[in-house]
Amino acid sequence: MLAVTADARVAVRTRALTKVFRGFRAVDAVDLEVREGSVHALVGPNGAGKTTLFNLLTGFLTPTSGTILVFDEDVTGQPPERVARRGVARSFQITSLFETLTSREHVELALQGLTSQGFRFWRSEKLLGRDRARVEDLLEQVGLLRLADKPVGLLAYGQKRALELSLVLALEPRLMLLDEPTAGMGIEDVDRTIELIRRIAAGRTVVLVDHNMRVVGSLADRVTVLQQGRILAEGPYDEVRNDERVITAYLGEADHA
Ligand SMILES: Nc1ncnc2c1ncn2[C@@H]1O[C@H](COP(=O)(O)OP(=O)(O)OP(=O)(O)O)[C@@H](O)[C@H]1O
Repeated sequence: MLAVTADARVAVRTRALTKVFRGFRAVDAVDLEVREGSVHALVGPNGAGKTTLFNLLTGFLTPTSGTILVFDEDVTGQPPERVARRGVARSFQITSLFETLTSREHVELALQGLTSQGFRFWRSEKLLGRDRARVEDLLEQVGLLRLADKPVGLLAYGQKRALELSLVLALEPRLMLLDEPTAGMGIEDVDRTIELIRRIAAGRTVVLVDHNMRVVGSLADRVTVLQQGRILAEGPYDEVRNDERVITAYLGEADHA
């Protein structure tokens, strides 16, 4: 995390961003500002519109109206691959790994996907050596180097989620969007993942959705609370969590659980 100053550059800015599904406003006139170098959390009760907002920011959904600027460039309506070229990478809520491939093979595939040629059959030894070092560096960063050659199906759940983070990192993103990176984890894995995200967030901007308030409180410089598609509150974690409206929104969710 970098120190965030008032004049920090803006990584993401949305204006009146709206997504309507058959008359239902899942994201409703959202003005979001994510400062460059910050970790910015999106929280809110189930169905608040967090994932829809993620999908809009990354081009997986087209907004009904409003605009999205990423690093000062208007990416509104652009497809995911164009948004990705602006240095944006995301993780998904659901794990999407191949059980029979190893971690090493996953990272190799992610790196190959980065080159314009896609898969390359003829490669110099020097290039192969450099790629191997990069693969191992990525696996080391997420603590999986010693398990590099194990089929993913044999890894523990927390290790699979760490591998997914390495696949996001392989894209060398300036902006990383992490959708519930600790979902389904036990306390130890959550703590490890907090440390991991802290490390990989250095020098980048991170937008994070997580229901675990310990994760949000440990990592986020700023928090935006969504409710019914709208921004309910925004600010540093300690301010937001004591906000009466936020407490009421969460209590309301507990009532309906
Ligand atoms: N493709 C879709 N078609 C119709 N409605 C949708 C679609 N995607 C999401 N919604 C609705 O939009 C609302 C917001 O959903 P979204 O998944 O963005 O919420 P969320 O805040 O991410 O929730 P959760 O915390 O449960 O993941 C929900 O009411 C959902 O049912």
